[in-house]
Amino acid sequence: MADANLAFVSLIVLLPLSLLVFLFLIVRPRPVKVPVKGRHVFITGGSSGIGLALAQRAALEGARVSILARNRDKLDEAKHSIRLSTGIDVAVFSADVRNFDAVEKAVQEAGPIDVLVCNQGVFVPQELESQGLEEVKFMIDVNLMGTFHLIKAALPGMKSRTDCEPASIAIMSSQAGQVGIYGYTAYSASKFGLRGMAEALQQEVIADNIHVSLIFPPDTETPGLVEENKRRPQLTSIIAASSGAMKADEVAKKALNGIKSGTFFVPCNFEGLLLSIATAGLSPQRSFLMAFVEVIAASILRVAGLCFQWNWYGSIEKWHAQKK
Ligand SMILES: NC(=O)C1=CN([C@@H]2O[C@H](COP(=O)(O)OP(=O)(O)OC[C@H]3O[C@@H](n4cnc5c(N)ncnc54)[C@H](OP(=O)(O)O)[C@@H]3O)[C@@H](O)[C@H]2O)C=CC1
Ligand SMILES: CCCCCCCCCCCCCCCC(=O)[C@@H](N)CO
Repeated sequence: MADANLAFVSLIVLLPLSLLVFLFLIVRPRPVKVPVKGRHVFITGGSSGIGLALAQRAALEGARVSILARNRDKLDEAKHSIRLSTGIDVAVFSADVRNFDAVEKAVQEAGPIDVLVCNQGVFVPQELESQGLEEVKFMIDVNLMGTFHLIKAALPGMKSRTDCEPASIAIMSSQAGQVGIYGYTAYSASKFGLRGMAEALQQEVIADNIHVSLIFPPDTETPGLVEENKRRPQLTSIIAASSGAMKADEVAKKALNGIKSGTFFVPCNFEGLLLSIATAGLSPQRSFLMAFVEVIAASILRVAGLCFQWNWYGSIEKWHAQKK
């Protein structure tokens, strides 16, 4: 009897406890806090949607904010609306992220960056078979190459900052950058690409006290989504609805908290949290508690993931059957 009790206690209590202690000792990189107050936060795509909401929040938290986008009028409008709601002035830069020289010029004019938020993004969903290659290239160029341009341009200044405080490079991905979704062949490819970039980059810049965050929003109510909805395949909407929709400001809040706490994977809603745990793979994890949850939940979330695939392939089958 006593033996059985002992075996029970060691299984239920000691095993998880030793796993916790083990994870506490080994998780790398170590946890970090990235302050934004009084620091220079540079946000691309800051004239609309999630980027605009982020600029507003960063300004309210006392950051010096710069925003970059292409359209001058939209930038001025954003500057005006941020001044109206917060009383604070942000600096605006007009450039296309596809043009490295223009990006470099804007970054130099703006001055050394503490928190770089690569948020610009374009999304034109369509079946690959009917989508033109110029649209495929457009998404890869703006979402993936544009982010390379920004980081290449900002890194020298970020590395030579003098305040010794932790700095951050935050990259706006999407839940469609964690799982492939119908209609998003090019978009998902551009966003999955950002993950590989972010994982490799974190190893490269850790010695410079620069911390990478990858943000994974679900559908978010923005001017971009309104445009997207005009031509979204029905199946894209059905599958994306598995994760519901958020308001831009809610996503901005999650994103800013993730950046400030140095979190590598930043999910934005409950489904996103499950998705991040299910797709953790070999990504860095700073929190030993989250690492513990990842280890314990891995197999059951694989089952949940397979159930989602069952449901999605069911919708696809039904849609084809109706078409006939
Ligand atoms: N809304 C959603 O459902 C979701 C969005 N995301 C991601 O969040 C990010 C922001 O999305 P959202 O707020 O909806 O987008 P919006 O379309 O509302 O805004 C996009 C912003 O990016 C700027 N931008 C676009 N192309 C370029 C370019 N070539 N160079 C510089 N700036 C550019 C736009 O300004 P301008 O056109 O003047 O250049 C604008 O400021 C994107 O990366 C998107 O992929 C992720 C998941 C869901
Ligand atoms: C194992 C547990 C799984 C949990 C649920 C998974 C649900 C996945 C849904 C993915 C939705 C993707 C929306 C992309 C939105 C976007 O990026 C566009 N609007 C363009 O901006």
